[in-house]
Amino acid sequence: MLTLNQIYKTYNKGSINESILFSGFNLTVSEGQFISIVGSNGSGKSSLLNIICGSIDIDGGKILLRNKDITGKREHKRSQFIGRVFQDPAKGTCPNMSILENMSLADNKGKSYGLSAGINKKRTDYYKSLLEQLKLGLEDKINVMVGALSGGQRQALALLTSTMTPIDLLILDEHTAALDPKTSENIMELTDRIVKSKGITTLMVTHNLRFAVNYGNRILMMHNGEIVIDATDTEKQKIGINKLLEVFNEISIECGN
Ligand SMILES: Nc1ncnc2c1ncn2[C@@H]1O[C@H](COP(=O)(O)OP(=O)(O)OP(=O)(O)O)[C@@H](O)[C@H]1O
Repeated sequence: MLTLNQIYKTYNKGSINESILFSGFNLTVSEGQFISIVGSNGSGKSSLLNIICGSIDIDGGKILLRNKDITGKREHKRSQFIGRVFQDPAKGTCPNMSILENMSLADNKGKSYGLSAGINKKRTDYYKSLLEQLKLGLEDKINVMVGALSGGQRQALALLTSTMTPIDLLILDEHTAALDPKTSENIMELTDRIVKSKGITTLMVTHNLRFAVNYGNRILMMHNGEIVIDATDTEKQKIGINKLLEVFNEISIECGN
């Protein structure tokens, strides 16, 4: 459903700081796959997500999503069918708007009319029913400004808003990394529930090897712009955290981390 074909990306081309990251990078993702992506610092994980979302340009190659060539599509166009949750809880939602307004905005994504158009009683009840599923009591705070919520509550809301309209792909960019261990665990469980219940094809970058092994049905380990481990669900259970950690340590030492 997602194909990255012969991707080339060099940062600061032609300058003294030129850095070649991807040289003919390929990746094929099947419908419904939930992929964990791990790797050393600077291995290209964020760049890969940015390339898929259109946040950075590529020098060569093609990106196909559901057999459509999206290579030339701008980021805001792709955001209509690619949901994204960032590491920073402040990024995925609007702090100066209420929970209700944030949900209405997400609900009307890509539509031309204003955000208040969709907020009637029936829609509000629907948003409340979605919030109830988070089990955080946010359904009783719909008029609270999102900036006043905790990081975990904001990430839960970001997960909800990014998946409330039909999307082709969900991108999770270290979305639990800024949270305390317990909240991060809760958000990971919530993520798993949402992804499984909707069957959304998902790419999750994480530094948490346990999450990478325990969640999702495929794991990729990246190093220097290449995939060094690509394991399916059963393979990754066999490999286990210890082996992954061993490989991870080897590549991290190699790049001086
Ligand atoms: N905007 C940029 N300009 C120049 N170089 C960049 C830029 N963004 C990333 N890079 C370089 O590309 C390489 C890959 O970076 P990237 O952020 O994609 O890695 P990462 O695997 O996400 O790392 P981390 O785990 O530290 O977040 C690094 O060498 C980085 O310095």
